[in-house]
Amino acid sequence: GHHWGYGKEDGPSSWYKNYPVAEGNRQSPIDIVPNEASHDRDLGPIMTNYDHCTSINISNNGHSVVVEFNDSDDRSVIKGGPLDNPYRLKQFHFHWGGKGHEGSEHTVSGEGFASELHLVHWNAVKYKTYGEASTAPDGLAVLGIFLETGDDHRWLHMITDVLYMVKYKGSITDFKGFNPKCLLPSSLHYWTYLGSLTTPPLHESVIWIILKEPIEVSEKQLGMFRMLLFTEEDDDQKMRMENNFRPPQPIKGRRVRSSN
Ligand SMILES: CCN[C@H]1CN(CCOC)S(=O)(=O)c2sc(S(N)(=O)=O)cc21
Ligand SMILES: [Zn+2]
Repeated sequence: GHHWGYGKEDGPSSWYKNYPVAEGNRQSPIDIVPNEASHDRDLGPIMTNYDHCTSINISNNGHSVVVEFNDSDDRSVIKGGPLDNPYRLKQFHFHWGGKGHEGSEHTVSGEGFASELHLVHWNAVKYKTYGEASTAPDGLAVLGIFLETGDDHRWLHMITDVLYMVKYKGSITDFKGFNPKCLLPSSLHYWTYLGSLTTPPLHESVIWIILKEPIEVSEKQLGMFRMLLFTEEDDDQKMRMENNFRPPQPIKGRRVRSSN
């Protein structure tokens, strides 16, 4: 595919050249304005059952750090809320900023957070493969969780402690038995809207579910993400992986609904 990144030349403002859908009608992320969100009484709670989830590995794909799951059956799904079917957990990854400034993709009333966790799920009821789902209008459901700096997150250590193993683009290591339930905040109240992938290929295939309550992580833990590199081991340029976030995109008349 085409090379893209988060730099001056290859960053979000240039993605439209190779991915014209970047200027589409349901692009993500967006700025969420809570008092403009419509409260939908028939929008039920979301349910996640990650108990039998099976993480497989953790890797650096040159854009983020990704934990992949075995999605060969319905052992780890998200359902309810705006979803007509259960959606299978495929991977989760993060977006974050540079030292001391914002790094989330979605913003709330113009405010960003230090980081944003994306748990990516796909509609295996309607679509045979992940690839097929990733291009369908109701193919993916991404659960977004804001990370704000504060106390140490006791479970995020399981991830930050192994990041040194995936410092370089293209590195991958075993990462079994991690249950992402430990990364969820106490409240599952959410906003939801129809959007897209926030990276190329920017497919308009995502039902976004953004939790209102952030989780707290320490500055030290966030700093561990920033020791990752965008570049490969044999690359003499050591480009620190940070600010790997797309800024908010035009809402284009879309409705954001609120659980309550
Ligand atoms: C670096 C590439 N990122 C993407 C890779 N995939 C798309 C292609 O797959 C067939 S994906 O579906 O895993 C997702 S979800 C996602 S976000 N930030 O919107 O949650 C980005 C991507
Ligand atoms: Zn993401």
